[in-house]
Amino acid sequence: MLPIISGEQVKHLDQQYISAEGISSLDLMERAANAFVAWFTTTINPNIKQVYIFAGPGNNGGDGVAIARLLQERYYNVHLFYLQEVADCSADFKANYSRLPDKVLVTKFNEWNGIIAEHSVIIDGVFGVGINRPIEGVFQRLIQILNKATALKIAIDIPSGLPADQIAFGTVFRADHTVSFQFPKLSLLFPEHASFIGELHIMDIGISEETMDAFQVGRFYLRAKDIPSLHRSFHRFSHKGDYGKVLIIGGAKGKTGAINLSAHAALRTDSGLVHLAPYLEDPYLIQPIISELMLFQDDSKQNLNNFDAIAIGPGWGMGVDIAYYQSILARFQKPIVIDADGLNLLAANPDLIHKIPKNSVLTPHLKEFERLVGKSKDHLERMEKAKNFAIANGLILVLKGAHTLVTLPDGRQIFNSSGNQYMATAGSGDVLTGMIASFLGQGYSPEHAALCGVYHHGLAGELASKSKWRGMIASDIIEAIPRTFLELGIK
Ligand SMILES: NC(=O)C1=CN([C@@H]2O[C@H](COP(=O)(O)OP(=O)(O)OC[C@H]3O[C@@H](n4cnc5c(N)ncnc54)[C@H](OP(=O)(O)O)[C@@H]3O)[C@@H](O)[C@H]2O)[C@@H](O)CC1
Ligand SMILES: Nc1ncnc2c1ncn2[C@@H]1O[C@H](COP(=O)(O)OP(=O)(O)O)[C@@H](O)[C@H]1O
Ligand SMILES: [K+]
Repeated sequence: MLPIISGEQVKHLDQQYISAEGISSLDLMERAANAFVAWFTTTINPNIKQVYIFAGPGNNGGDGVAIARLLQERYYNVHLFYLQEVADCSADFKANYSRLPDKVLVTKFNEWNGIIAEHSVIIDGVFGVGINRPIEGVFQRLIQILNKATALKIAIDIPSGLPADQIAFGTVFRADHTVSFQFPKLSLLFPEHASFIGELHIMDIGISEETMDAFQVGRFYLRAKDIPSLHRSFHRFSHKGDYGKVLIIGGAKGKTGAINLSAHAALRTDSGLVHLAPYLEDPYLIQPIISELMLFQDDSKQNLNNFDAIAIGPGWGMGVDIAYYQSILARFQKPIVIDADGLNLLAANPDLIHKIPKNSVLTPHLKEFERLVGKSKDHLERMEKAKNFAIANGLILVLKGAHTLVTLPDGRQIFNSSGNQYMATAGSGDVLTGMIASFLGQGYSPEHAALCGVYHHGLAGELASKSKWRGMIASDIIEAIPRTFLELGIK
């Protein structure tokens, strides 16, 4: 998994990598600029009239100057603005400045008339991870002007003004796209910053995970390439039993749809056998959504140990008898998945938390998490609370949202990269619950079940949204689950 190192560590990363690989910092800047231009030329409408690039005094500005040259070489009309006397800029900025072709129009910012032509693009290379104080004066004026412009706005590495690891303070560039190098800076993953970042793109510039691992940050970014090695392999002689027997408990009157979604998702994730236990006097009154599902009448005395995995909570309601909840925890000693009202009931009965089998997977969204541990002033504090909760209780916490955060009982925190906004639809969390339970039932470790569940779920959302777009519903995510295995090359 890709480590997410701090802005401060980036400087050392450069030095470490540069000395280990025998390349110069200028070479690394050239790679970054090339990666940006490769993204730009394949993503941005080529019919733009003008590219405006704004370059600050440090290496983020240096990237901007290198990008100006590379775009001009690809026949774009480029107008570069610099903010500080070139003599006072970083060494790599100066080196790139001296390589600028004549065809790039260059203007000092305070001599600019402030006009931005229609159908143009703004590239922000004012500050990167080296920002160390709030933006003022000429820099603030510039960002304010750019934020008012209607042109498409792209940030190099990080929107200027956004600190790499903290919550934003003061003026920040509002990008439509952020093209970040090598790994996402931590602050690019915070919900508070959505309106500054726009769409996030991570471009590899060839620094190895081993080089980054040396920093031991304990925070990681989960990508497609991490997933295949987490999967179990099955063979031609595998039988239904190998794929696991899963039970989904929840679904009070009027809310049985939730367990149906979880159970259907578990089947599509390859579970061998899936049972539903609705919280109804007579569970046989409901009809499972698909005929492959089976009903199970649970009471506090049934033996649950025939199941390989259990998930509790979707649609359960708050009227559940706590003695029954306790009986589930007493009758099944393997890690379980707890979602929705299973979590809300824990928040209302905190003593139950100590009875949950270790390494169980809890999947709260932000509100459910708040009910469990109280309010957080921002995502940084929330991350800290997630870490404390997971360590103190020996549980895996899947904090759902954009860039779902998985916190392991040893405190490691992993941000998911898959998924999109179209997944914010009723029942998509129930789908995730069923997927994680399915992997658990197939014999995956709880850690691998949580990571595979989260990644495949996000990817299924991406695939389904290609045809359903804003109209996507949770069942579409379920139908796309099989394609996620194909996409990732998993047999
Ligand atoms: N590592 C990598 O993977 C790669 C990194 N690369 C790139 O390097 C970027 C980091 O560059 P960086 O370290 O030079 O910092 P950067 O953000 O340009 O700013 C520092 C300058 O700004 C100044 N300054 C700060 N705050 C200020 C304020 N509020 N108001 C005014 N001035 C302020 C500060 O001045 P000082 O504090 O000395 O007064 C200094 O001059 C990184 O984001 C990426 O784009 C790629 O090229 C290659 C691969
Ligand atoms: N903007 C987003 N980007 C990526 N994933 C998202 C986004 N919004 C929601 N999701 C995912 O959709 C699911 C929603 O779950 P949840 O809030 O429990 O919904 P519900 O209760 O309706 O099932 C979570 O897995 C979450 O990570
Ligand atoms: K920037």
